[in-house]
Amino acid sequence: MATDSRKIKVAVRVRPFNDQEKEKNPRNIIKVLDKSTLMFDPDEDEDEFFFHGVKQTHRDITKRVKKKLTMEYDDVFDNTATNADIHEACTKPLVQSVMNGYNCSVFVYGATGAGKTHTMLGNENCPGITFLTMKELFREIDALSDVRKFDIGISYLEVYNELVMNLLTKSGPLKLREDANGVVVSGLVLKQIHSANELLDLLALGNRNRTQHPTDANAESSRSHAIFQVHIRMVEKKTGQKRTVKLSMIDLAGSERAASTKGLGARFKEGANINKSLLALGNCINKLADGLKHIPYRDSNLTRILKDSLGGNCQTVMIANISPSSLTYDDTYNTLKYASRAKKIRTTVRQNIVPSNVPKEFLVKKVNEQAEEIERLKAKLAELEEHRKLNTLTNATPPAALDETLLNTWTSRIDSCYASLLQAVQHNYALKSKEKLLNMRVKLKEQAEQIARIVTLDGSQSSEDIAKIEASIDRCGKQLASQEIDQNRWLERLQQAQRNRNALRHEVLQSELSSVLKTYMTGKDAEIAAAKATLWKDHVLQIAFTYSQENRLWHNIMQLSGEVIQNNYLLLRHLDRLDNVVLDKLKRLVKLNQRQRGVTFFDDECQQDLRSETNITDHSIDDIANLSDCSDDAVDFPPVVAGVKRTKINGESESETDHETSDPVSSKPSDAVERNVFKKPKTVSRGLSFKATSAAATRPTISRRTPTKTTGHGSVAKTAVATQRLKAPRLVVTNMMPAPAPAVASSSRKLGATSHTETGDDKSDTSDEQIGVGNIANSTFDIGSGKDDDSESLFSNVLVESNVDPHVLDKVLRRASMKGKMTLSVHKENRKKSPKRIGKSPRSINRSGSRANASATSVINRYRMMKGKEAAAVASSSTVPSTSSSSSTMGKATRFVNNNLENDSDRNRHNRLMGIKK
Ligand SMILES: Nc1ncnc2c1ncn2[C@@H]1O[C@H](COP(=O)(O)OP(=O)(O)OP(=O)(O)O)[C@@H](O)[C@H]1O
Repeated sequence: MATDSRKIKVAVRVRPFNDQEKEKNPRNIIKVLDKSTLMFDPDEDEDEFFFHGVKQTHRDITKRVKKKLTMEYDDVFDNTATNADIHEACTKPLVQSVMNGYNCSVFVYGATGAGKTHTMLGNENCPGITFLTMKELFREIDALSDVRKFDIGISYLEVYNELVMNLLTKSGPLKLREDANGVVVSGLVLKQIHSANELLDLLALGNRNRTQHPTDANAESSRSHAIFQVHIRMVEKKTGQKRTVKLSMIDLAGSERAASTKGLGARFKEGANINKSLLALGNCINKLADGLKHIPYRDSNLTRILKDSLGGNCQTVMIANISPSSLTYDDTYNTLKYASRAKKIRTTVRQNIVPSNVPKEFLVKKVNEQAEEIERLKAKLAELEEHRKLNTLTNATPPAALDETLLNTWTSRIDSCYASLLQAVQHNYALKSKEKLLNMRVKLKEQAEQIARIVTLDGSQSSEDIAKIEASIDRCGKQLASQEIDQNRWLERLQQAQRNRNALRHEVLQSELSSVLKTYMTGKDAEIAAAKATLWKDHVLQIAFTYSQENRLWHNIMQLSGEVIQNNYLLLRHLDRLDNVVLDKLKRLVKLNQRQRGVTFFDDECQQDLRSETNITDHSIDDIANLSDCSDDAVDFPPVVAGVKRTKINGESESETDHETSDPVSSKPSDAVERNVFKKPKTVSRGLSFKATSAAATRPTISRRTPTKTTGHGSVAKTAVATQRLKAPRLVVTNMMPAPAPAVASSSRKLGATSHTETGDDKSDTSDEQIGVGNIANSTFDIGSGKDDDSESLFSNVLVESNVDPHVLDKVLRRASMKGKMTLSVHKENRKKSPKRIGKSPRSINRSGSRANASATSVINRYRMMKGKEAAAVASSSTVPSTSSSSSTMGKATRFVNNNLENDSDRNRHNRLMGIKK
């Protein structure tokens, strides 16, 4: 930073005589010798001295000797000088110094009326140096505006009676304080300006606010020190270098002697304070001139404010205004002496460049970082350029940048749409599942009702059971009706959700993110499909469980029916009352049972006969299991189970695939009838039934078979085949009801041992197992062909002797009317292996149900026939003791019957049923 030690520039301006002075014809005490020199109190012009009319050669001794002091200053302006001349010589150079960053001060000094204000402010015809300097300043600012940025603020203060006032706001007094930057006026706010005119307006405003009072010397005497300051902040646009400078224009109050003003009272006090501050100023100037270190700036507020201008970092110009009149001889002399003293003051000036406090290391680091950033950006640019070229070569459309916000908006919409769809799907499936399960229960109950109507003895028991079944069916119907509103509501919501999804899909295809969103929606579709699959699986499991319970019930009915049938067969044969019709039915029953045994697949050819014979189909099961007909939503997704026929709500049949559409089976008229079976009934239809068709041949189905009995020579080959088929896990149904009384079993063994040795013990053992054990393999319907010794017959393992056990008969009747309580249990070793079989059991149930119908009808017919014969036999042999070992067949039968009765109650009931009278 450049520093320079310079003296204060002192200029003396001599004003012309004013009118008042001219009237008094004073002597001119100032003689301007040249531009920098004047002579104070020069000799007067050589006026000739005459004494008594004679010119004298010696001076008039009555007159004072002239000082004829020659004084030299930086600039001396005579009375012809104008303000412009003053500006050009004194302040214009200061403007350049200001622009170079130096603080500058101009203050005018002089006695009252010496022309200070005239020099500083001037008038309209002759603007003062302040105006001219400011104009020059703004001219320089405009010239440098391309390279620098300027901020300009001004302040205008006055020190009156030692009080600092703000002339621009007419406020104060303000306090002075000192900091590192020098003396600061507390609370002073700079007024920012942008042009010279603004500055002059503010200057005029301040002047109007300045304290002025007329004195003898000056009608408009300024009675205060006025300090006009321009604060300029300059910023180099290229380098960012900052400079703050201050230009001070100070118009001091008159430095006249108090006596000369002839002031009194307030004016005297003004004068005293003015002189005090000027005295302090004089002292400071003297000490500064003498080079003393301690300068008494604090003696007055004026010197405090001018401290920087006098002895600090400032280029200062002092313009001493003097009057040439001898009337102000002393004031002029004092002014000149002050000016001469001020000339000796040296100030040290330096450029006010704001130093940068940023460490060099920081700057180096910053530069390095920026260099690295430039390199990184260059590499990135090159990479992008390479991409662009590559895309141009491959004609590939550059992938659109993913707009995260847009993507999130889309995914939120899709999520919301699919959440609604999933909810609707779940409700629809649940309601549809419930509807179908209820319909299934209704059908099962109606089958039970049919059996109950058939299997009855006197009708009273049956009507009570039928009423219960009908009540249960009615409850199911009410449940179906009650959920109809819910189903319709959720169906509408499902359809709306599907429409929304389709509309959204269309929007997605039109969007700029279509490729991403299509994939996203496909995933959502898969979620819906998975949810449907889960719902469908749960539905099928419920069906399977219901059928498994039904199946177990029928097995028990069949078990007891088999025992009754066999006993009745033996009895009829014993009575020789068998006819061909009954025998054919029994044989058919046996044949049906044989087909049931073992495990076989649906496409097994041996099943074809059975299928055609029983007219059984799984088509009705398919309809029950199928849930996809609750909406047309399946159009958008692949079918969950191949081959599952879907039924629309409006009743139109629709296949999942084209292949299925061409399926002639599905287009059968009977299909529509069958679908109607599962529609919600307004009132429960009594005509519901498992209608059998021959469809569903395309789906492999596992049916359950039990092993063929191994007794009898002719069954060895069949046993081998059956054993091979039994590699699959077996489901063993156990009747948890109490086993028949041991007495019955023992009597059977006894009967076999005593009456039919050809049957062997194994047959008796088998007979033992048949009773009380629910293994369907053991609950046989093997009935002899009518020839006991026919070992080649399929019916070789016939129990020749038997009777009609009232226990067994009663159980058949009860269980057929749905009174029996059954429990399903699966052997541990089969639990993990056989669950799938549970779901496939309904076919077996249908078959067993048909057989049960046949057997029950046969039992009843045989019973009624037997009752008539027994009545006749009893009547003819009434004299034969019941305990005798008569050789007659009838007597044997009667004895066996009675021997099997445990107590009187049973015996009486048996006799009543058999028509035997005591
Ligand atoms: N150089 C000049 N040329 C013509 N007239 C002048 C000049 N200097 C001063 N005058 C006139 O003299 C009178 C007094 O001048 P001015 O008011 O400037 O004195 P001053 O020093 O400011 O007095 P005070 O200290 O009392 O304010 C004014 O009328 C002014 O016009």
